[in-house]
Amino acid sequence: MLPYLIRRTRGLMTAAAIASILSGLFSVLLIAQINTALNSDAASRANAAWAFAGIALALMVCRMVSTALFERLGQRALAELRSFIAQCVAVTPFAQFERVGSARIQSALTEHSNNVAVLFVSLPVILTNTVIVVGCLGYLAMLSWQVFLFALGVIGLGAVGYHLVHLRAIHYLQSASSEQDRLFGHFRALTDGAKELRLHQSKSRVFMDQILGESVEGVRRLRTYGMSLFVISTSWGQFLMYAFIGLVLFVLVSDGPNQTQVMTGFALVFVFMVTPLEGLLINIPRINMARVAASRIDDITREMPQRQGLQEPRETPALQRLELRGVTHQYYHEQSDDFFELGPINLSFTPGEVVFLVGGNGSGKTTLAKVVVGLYPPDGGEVLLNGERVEADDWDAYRQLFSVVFSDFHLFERLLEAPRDDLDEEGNRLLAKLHLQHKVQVENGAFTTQALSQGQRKRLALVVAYLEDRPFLVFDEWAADQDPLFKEVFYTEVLPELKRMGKAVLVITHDDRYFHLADRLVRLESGKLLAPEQSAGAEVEVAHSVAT
Ligand SMILES: Nc1ncnc2c1ncn2[C@@H]1O[C@H](COP(=O)(O)OP(=O)(O)OP(=O)(O)O)[C@@H](O)[C@H]1O
Repeated sequence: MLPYLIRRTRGLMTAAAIASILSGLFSVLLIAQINTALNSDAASRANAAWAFAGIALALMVCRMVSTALFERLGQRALAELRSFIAQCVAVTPFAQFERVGSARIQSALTEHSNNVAVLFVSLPVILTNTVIVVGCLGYLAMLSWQVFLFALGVIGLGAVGYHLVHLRAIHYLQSASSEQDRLFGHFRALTDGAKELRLHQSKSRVFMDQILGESVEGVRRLRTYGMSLFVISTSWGQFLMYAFIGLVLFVLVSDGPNQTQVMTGFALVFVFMVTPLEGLLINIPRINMARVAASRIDDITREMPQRQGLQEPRETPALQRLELRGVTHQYYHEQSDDFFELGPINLSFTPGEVVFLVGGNGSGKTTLAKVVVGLYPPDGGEVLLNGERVEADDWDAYRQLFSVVFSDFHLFERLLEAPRDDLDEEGNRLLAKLHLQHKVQVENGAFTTQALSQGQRKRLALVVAYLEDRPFLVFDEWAADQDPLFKEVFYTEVLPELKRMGKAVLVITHDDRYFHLADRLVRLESGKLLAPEQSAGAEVEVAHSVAT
């Protein structure tokens, strides 16, 4: 992920890095200039003053440029990351999307992306300070090569300790990131389950204390361990630095003719070096945080196809016949280590036909609908569109045949279907047909409100499906939330109208009062389609039990 970001921002990154390195160089020049001024006579001091002013000015400009550019880079990186992850999510096959899980995706889009962006705020500090420290060491080497070698030894010792502690710290930070992905799932439960939590005090307590609480605590504990280790390594680095300064000033510098001059030079360089060194020690952990976050994003995006952008829309052929031949789909349940198997399914649909799909809870109706509309390409068997097998590359185009109102449907703020001139007019006509004209309107391609009851929102979803004007419509228990009046409107007006319009319609339903209105009724039981005569028999049984 980091190499990708660096590649995408190469130009800006190079400019920002050059500005940072220059500001480091000017800082070192400045200190050399101060030291020269301290040891020069009054005559040469005038020239030194001009040089000093020039360097100070250049330093200010470089710092300003580098900080501004890196700030820009940070925002750009954040935007790039979010678009990249969102693009991956948008093109991921639905089954794969379900496996990755929305909590991990949310976490990647928010916290992990922010942590990666922080890297760009730390980079100028790290680059500038590295140049200052290296420059100061070079200056030290000019003042005394023995002190320079000694400094290298101390830095080596510090680096080994620092590195060992860092490895451990990163381990904790990675564990904290995994726990945080789970925490985002719990945050979702906190908002989605708001009603249930308020109704059950004990459930709420267990959730808050044991599930959410422990996860929050887990992230806190692991992050604290990780960051404490960073603090320990930073303090160790600072201690070594002061020990080094002490040893050089009080032990190594021998009595000599110009000892005061040498001591002043050392003291100046050391004092000047302390802040950049501290800056380095503080900012290096941020790089590690960013690396951990980037590797989490990598893990998530690797589970998804990394195609850039949605496919160009292909022409979808007119629907003449759709056939499922020996189609199967399997869900694996990790916790119980078992499978739910749908199929083999043999089923066909033609335009102008209304098919009812019925069956008990968990029999696989929604799963079959997802297979029919191409959200789950079949694990086995084949789907034939107008007699031609749908191949791997065809699924995107194939899915464009369908408008679906799932039982857990989502209504987008705007009506996102292809712009049509009469969108508002047609939308309002349909709203009136569904008796919603006094509650909501379509204005500028969007519903004026979505603050409606679940049944009313489902009617809006029906309006959207109508407006999409696709050849195949699927309704997953659409009528379940509707009052008797609208059930009646749905089964006796909407479905016949869709039939007259030549649409193929698949209706998942439990409303046995209306079963007789189907052109064909198919029944699922434990993932298998019952033979038509068994199905018909079952209907007689249902009718009988209703009658008695
Ligand atoms: N995303 C999923 N991951 C794993 N298993 C799933 C998933 N969705 C459904 N299942 C399993 O598949 C089986 C069929 O579920 P499905 O939702 O298709 O049934 P259904 O007939 O539509 O039920 P209902 O009438 O209750 O809506 C269930 O037993 C369930 O355990």
